[in-house]
Amino acid sequence: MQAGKIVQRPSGNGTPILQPVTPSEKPAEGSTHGVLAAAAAAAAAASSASKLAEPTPVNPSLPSAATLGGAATPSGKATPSAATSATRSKTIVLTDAGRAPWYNSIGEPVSAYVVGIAGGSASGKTSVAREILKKLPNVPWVAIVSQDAYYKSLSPEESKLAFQEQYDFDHPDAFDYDILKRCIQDLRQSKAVEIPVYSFVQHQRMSETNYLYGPAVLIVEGIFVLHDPAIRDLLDLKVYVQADSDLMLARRIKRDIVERGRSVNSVLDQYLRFVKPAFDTFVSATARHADMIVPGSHNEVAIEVISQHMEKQLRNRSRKLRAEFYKTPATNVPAPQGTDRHSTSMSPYDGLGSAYERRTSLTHMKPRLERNESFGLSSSQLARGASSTSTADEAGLPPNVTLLAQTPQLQSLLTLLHDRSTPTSEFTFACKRVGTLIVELATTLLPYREKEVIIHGGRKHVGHELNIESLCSVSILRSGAVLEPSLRRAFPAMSLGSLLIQSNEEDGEPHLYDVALPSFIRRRETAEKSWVFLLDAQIGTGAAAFMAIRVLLDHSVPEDQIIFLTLLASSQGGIHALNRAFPRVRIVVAGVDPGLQKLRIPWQSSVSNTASAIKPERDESRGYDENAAVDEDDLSPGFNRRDNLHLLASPPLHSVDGGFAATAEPKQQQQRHSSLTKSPAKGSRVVFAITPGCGSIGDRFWGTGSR
Ligand SMILES: Nc1ncnc2c1ncn2[C@@H]1O[C@H](COP(=O)(O)OP(=O)(O)O)[C@@H](O)[C@H]1O
Ligand SMILES: O=c1ccn([C@@H]2O[C@H](COP(=O)(O)O)[C@@H](O)[C@H]2O)c(=O)[nH]1
Repeated sequence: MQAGKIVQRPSGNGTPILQPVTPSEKPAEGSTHGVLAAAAAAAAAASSASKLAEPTPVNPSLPSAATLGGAATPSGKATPSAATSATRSKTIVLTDAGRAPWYNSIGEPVSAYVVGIAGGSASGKTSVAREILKKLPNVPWVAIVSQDAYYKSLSPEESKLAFQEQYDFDHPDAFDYDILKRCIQDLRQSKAVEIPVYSFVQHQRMSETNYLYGPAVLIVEGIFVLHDPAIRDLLDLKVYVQADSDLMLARRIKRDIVERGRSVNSVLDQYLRFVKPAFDTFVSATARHADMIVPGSHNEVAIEVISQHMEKQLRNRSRKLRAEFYKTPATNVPAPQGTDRHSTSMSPYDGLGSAYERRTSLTHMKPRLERNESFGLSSSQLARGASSTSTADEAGLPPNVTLLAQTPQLQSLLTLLHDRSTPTSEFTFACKRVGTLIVELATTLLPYREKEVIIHGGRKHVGHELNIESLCSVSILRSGAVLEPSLRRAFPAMSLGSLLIQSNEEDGEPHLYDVALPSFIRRRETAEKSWVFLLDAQIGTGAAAFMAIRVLLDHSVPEDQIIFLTLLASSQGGIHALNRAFPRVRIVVAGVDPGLQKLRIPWQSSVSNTASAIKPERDESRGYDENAAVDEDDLSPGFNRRDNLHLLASPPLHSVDGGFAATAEPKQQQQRHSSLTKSPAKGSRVVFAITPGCGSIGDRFWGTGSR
């Protein structure tokens, strides 16, 4: 991306004007004039430092600055207030709305938008970053990462020098560009990362780190963000903040005394010895790499221009995947590429490859198998019962899907689920029984190893045991949680995670609102060795499943260690798109229904009366189905979403360094929310439903909705 080079300067009457600059033009060098006056003012400020409140976050939806970062033991020279704030991380995450799909229809991530903001110390980089963030009302997940977190670790000798203000923190070599580069690369590719926490009081990286996942926009700020060519290459937009040296010094004295536990003398010593020379030699020289030069004060117009540009870029990257999955006919699904169908002896792909190829070629020529009217299965499949091994193939499902043997016992339970007159208690009971069958089958897909035990009589016996380091479940909230009781019976101590994914009212696209994963999934080294049971009640268009799988892959859970457990799938739906994108994810499903229907429902209707208010939308390729019931995922209440969040999981939508905290929705966020939810077709919204389907399984399970 090439943004026009723009510099903002005050015009004669003080009004900022925008004018182009040539790449070679350097920002005006700041003078040291006024330094002493500033120092005097700072000394006065220092005396009242303890009375100063924490800086107010620019965006009221941001966490208070004091809540950011980890606490570290302050050094002796810090005042109590300075000590606390000096350890604060400048890493900020804003998550007040759902994240739209950040990947394409074959599951590959689309790059996050990365902005680099460089400039002298106290020029206003962080403030500019926060102002940009504030101006992006339609960009839900934005993170600011400070380069300070990537100072090199100091040896004991260097640390001693640092405490005597004899260590040069302003030389380009003071930073570890490699780990900063890896972090930006990972966040660009939507991977979860751990951000180091730096203490300006201890002049040291702390042992704790901050988990960060999912920003659609990443702002990296720091004095040398534009210094390293490899880092510059990762930036979509390069900004340099320019301020006069005396202004920077005055701000720095004030800030370092209040926030970084410093005295006036120590700030001045360091400034004259290192900060100013390094600024003049190295930092200011990086301005030539910037796409935009922004003044360090009175910069509202420049910030407006940057945020508008970013919004445009982000609009160009947005995806409409649910409609795409819905349109993809099942028979057009190519055989999955790169699927190692014989990778392990326990692989569910074993023996399925040829059957799949047979099906995909046959379905082009032949009409579908005669189906049981309700469940999309042939009478021969029903009769074959427990001996059936290839029902998934015959039911029109791809090879990574294992369909439970369609025994009369299972059929009777599925009939209870399909029957809209089934009372809640029986529905819940049947769900749990089917869930148990699904969990037991899914468990056979895990790897086992031989285990020798001594049996009665003292003889040795070789049996089996699970051969995995860690296993957890992740429910797609809220309907995925209907499978948790069944899972608990088999694995009472299992860690349960969740992903809150809701359909957007306007276009039915899934949006990610909350990520609550077990700690061993949040850490890459352990995630790589973990297995995950991903739970959802149904797979219709597959859009929510798609998003959830992408989240796990972004956390480095290997694709073939994800097993998706679900009660019902549409054989026409996104199950094929899922297979195409993620052929190694195994899907275990109890029942399969033939249809998938696009519907329009009144968008102000509550969950409890939505199903009865459904009107099928005319769809050229598939026609009407008056009996269509709404897929649980898609029934996620639009207008009532926030009410339901309170019922369900975290009533979020506020993340502090990866930890999610419940907050009341600030006014500004409400405005954001309403700007996000304006519907083109006022009064109704589009949903996709499995037909004939079981209705809203979550609502029926918990007795909160209609049948
Ligand atoms: N436009 C501005 N107007 C007034 N004060 C500002 C402005 N930008 C920054 N400041 C103040 O200057 C100090 C340093 O700003 P900061 O954004 O932290 O600088 P940097 O990140 O470049 O070190 C802070 O105390 C901040 O409140
Ligand atoms: O331990 C440390 C590390 C850094 N510094 C000074 O911080 C600034 C960079 O941070 P900004 O937020 O961009 O101002 C740099 O000039 C270092 O001199 C420090 O004092 N102690």
